[in-house]
Amino acid sequence: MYRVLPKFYFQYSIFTFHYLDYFFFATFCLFTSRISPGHPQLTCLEPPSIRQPNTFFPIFVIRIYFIQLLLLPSQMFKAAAGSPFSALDKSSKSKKKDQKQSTLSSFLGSSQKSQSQPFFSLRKVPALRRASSDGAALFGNTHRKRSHEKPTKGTSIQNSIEITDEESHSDKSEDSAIVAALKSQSQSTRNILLTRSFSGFKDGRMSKSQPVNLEEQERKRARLNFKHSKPLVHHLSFREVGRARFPDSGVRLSDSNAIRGEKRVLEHVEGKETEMGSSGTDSDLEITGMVTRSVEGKDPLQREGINTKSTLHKSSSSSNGISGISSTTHKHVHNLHGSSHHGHRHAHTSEMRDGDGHVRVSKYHIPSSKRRPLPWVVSGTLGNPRLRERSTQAVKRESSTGSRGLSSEQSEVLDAVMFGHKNVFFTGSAGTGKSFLLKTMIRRLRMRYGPSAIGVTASTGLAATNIGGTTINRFAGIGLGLESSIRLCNRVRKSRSAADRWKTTKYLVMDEVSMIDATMFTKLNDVAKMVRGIDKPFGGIQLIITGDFFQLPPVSKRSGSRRGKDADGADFCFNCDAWRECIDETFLLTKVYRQSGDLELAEMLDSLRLGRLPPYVRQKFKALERPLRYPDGILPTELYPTRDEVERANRSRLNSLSGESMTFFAKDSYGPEFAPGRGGNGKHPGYLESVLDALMCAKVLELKEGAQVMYIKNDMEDTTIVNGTIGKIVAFTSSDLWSYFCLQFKEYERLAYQPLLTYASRFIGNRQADLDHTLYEELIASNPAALGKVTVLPALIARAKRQQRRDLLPLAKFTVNTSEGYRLKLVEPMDFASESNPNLVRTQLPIILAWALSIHKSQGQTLSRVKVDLTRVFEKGQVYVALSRCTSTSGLEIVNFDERKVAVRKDVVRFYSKLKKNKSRKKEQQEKLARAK
Ligand SMILES: Nc1ncnc2c1ncn2[C@@H]1O[C@H](COP(=O)(O)OP(=O)(O)OP(=O)(O)O)[C@@H](O)[C@H]1O
Repeated sequence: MYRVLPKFYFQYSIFTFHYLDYFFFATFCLFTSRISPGHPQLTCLEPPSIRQPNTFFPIFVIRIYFIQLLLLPSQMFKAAAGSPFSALDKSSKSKKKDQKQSTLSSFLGSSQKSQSQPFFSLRKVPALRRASSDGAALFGNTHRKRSHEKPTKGTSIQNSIEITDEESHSDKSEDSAIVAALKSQSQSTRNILLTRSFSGFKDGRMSKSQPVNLEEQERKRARLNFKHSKPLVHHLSFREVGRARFPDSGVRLSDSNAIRGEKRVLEHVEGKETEMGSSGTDSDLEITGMVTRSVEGKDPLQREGINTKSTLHKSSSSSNGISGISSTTHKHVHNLHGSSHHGHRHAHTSEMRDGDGHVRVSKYHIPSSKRRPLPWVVSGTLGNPRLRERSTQAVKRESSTGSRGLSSEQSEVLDAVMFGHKNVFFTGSAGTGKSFLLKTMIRRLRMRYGPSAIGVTASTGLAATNIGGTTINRFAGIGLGLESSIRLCNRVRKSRSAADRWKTTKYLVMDEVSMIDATMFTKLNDVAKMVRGIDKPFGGIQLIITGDFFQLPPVSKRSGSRRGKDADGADFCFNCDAWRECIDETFLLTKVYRQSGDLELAEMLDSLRLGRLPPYVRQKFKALERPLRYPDGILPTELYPTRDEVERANRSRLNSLSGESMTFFAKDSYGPEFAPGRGGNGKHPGYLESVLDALMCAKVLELKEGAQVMYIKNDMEDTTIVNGTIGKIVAFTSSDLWSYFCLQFKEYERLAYQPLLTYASRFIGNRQADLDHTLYEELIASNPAALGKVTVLPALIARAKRQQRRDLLPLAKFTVNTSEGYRLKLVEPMDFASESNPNLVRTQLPIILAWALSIHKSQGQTLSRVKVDLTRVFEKGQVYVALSRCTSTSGLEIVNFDERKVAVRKDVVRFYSKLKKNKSRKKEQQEKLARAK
């Protein structure tokens, strides 16, 4: 009250004074019959031509009253602002301002602290949109005056920004950055503001012919009173990024599809984060800056300042004049706007150069209408914490493994693919990061050429999903590939999608190539040449092939086929002519990552791989035949050579669980070509069944609460739970009840309140079930958090009672890589199509029991606790694959280790010894060259 009353009193006096003023003035006019507008505000409203004394007086008085009424609020405000009591009013504001000033001072550096200039924050900044290539600040001309943005006094502001020292920003950090940017060039910004306000130049360009009277403008500026404020956030949507072209680096983004666009931009950023540093060109730095900045949609300094690690390495000079900001920011700003000494970095023109003038970014156009925030931010103060976390992890990893997160060996392969444009095959023992490197390459290639130019394939479905691809048979459109090359080619030509795939593919990735036989490889080469009509290896497609021939052999061998086997019984593709024709360079990776924490195990596995087991190594393996107990009660994954053993192990574990079991039967569907009488079923009894049985999903799936399961599908929308994610069944519930539960509880609350759902689910199809109070109390005791929202329980139970038992689905708690560590997911049926014939479909829950896995399914996985039963090993390479999944001996338990079952193929040994020799020869030559230099 003590603030408001004096203000009102003062305002009232002003009001009275004005009216007396006008009364005397009007009387004077009446008697003199001459009107001379005495109030400055009337100047523009009252043309001097109106000078008719007889009619003028009443009109004049009415007008004055009317105008006074209109102007009253702003006058009151002004009066209050100028009143001696306004200091009281502003006390809290000034506190804030002081606080802000101190923040800014620290932000701007100590040199700025002593200055007593007011600090400016930016209002109505949507008008500020871009910077010219020569660094002069330009302001957008599309900003329209809004009704609530009226100035109080006779200024005609059409398009303007305001700089004011008032407080009202919500995001202080952002504000600080903006202010700092403006501070560094406040003079020019002020000029622009004032020139725009009072000289009305066009297209937002500062009119150099207009003299700028700073003092006058400063005074007038103080009169402006914009209520509206917006922070300087330039959001660049994926569509806009899609238009950015980076010709010097070859990066071209052209996707305009909403969802895919976002994902791709994300990939670009990730890719750049890993690639930037080691290539060491400013071009990379430039592009990353652009993309990251675009994605983040945050103010420029923050966006660039928080940029990735390689920016840190490259930091050096500063030219933007902003002191106190890390050198990272400086360098980056400099690189983006080499010639600019201004802080605005939204490029409108078609050229932007780095500090050395190397990089040109063309057509970086940002239409204002499309500015909107992206839902995710890669780094910085805003944004998805998961991505931020990932980014931090990337930085950590980089510091230990090199600037791109890759070892020098891995980088060499990457360079051969990206810059050498060679068909490469890279190999190495298990855990040397072949798949890791492949994923990095895929990401970078997709970033450069778009997803459709990269064919991502593997020999098996599981290996393919591991790298986000498909099987080579499916990609090629050749089914099982049993026909001749010409027939297969005709088959491909008939399928438009398959033919298009072959034609649009620039790079073909093949993982786990050890399982592709020579015959298949030759056929693929022929089909590619014929379909593309180019007589070059694979019709000119660049090949990226990886795998380890010491691991599992081609499928043809396993299925008992006698086609094309060599004397040793295997049909490895490295033996065929097509291989020699296609592969330009072969790389051998030697650094093992998987067992990097247990070098002893890494050495043992090396001997095992080559089939050379000296007695001391044999003893070490024998010593691992002991039962392991884990204090946390989490059991190891069991690996068996055969499917029967896997099923048996899982069943016995399931039987040991108490509780009701639920059985889910798969639903199979066949295409019309398999209708009885049209071949298919009739010709091969049991053929369809056997094809579907080869799918990952089970025909009959029995589950219980507490069962350990593995998710076996990749969901495009949900990237936390992927193929291979392990979880536990916590309840059987209906999708209706689950949806209701999800409505009641937010994502982060669901884990804590899940017992309520489990409890309520007992009432599904069991209306007579009694409320078991002891069980309920146990539930609450075990999870006190549930007490808070226990009122939801009756509604859950009432809803559950309306559901049928046939609606029940498993609810699993999956172990995921987020801060919570777990995620609940209701597992719903999905379609599994056969690789050889997509019209053969089995619909089943995408989970399998996962206490035990077959060794074949485990290939490519990294596991921390493994129990391997080697009793029924039937294949060369199987022992090595099984034992090499584990990261350390402390988590490895072996059952029935038999050294006689450890065998390798001679041609594989020859192939690798040749590779090793070549590698050491190459190394010697490089060393000689280095010494000579
Ligand atoms: N450069 C790297 N930096 C950090 N970790 C890496 C790197 N390369 C590989 N790894 C890690 O090593 C482990 C094994 O990698 P990966 O699965 O790619 O090996 P692989 O050679 O494909 O194995 P396999 O032959 O058994 O399929 C993974 O956990 C992976 O994250």
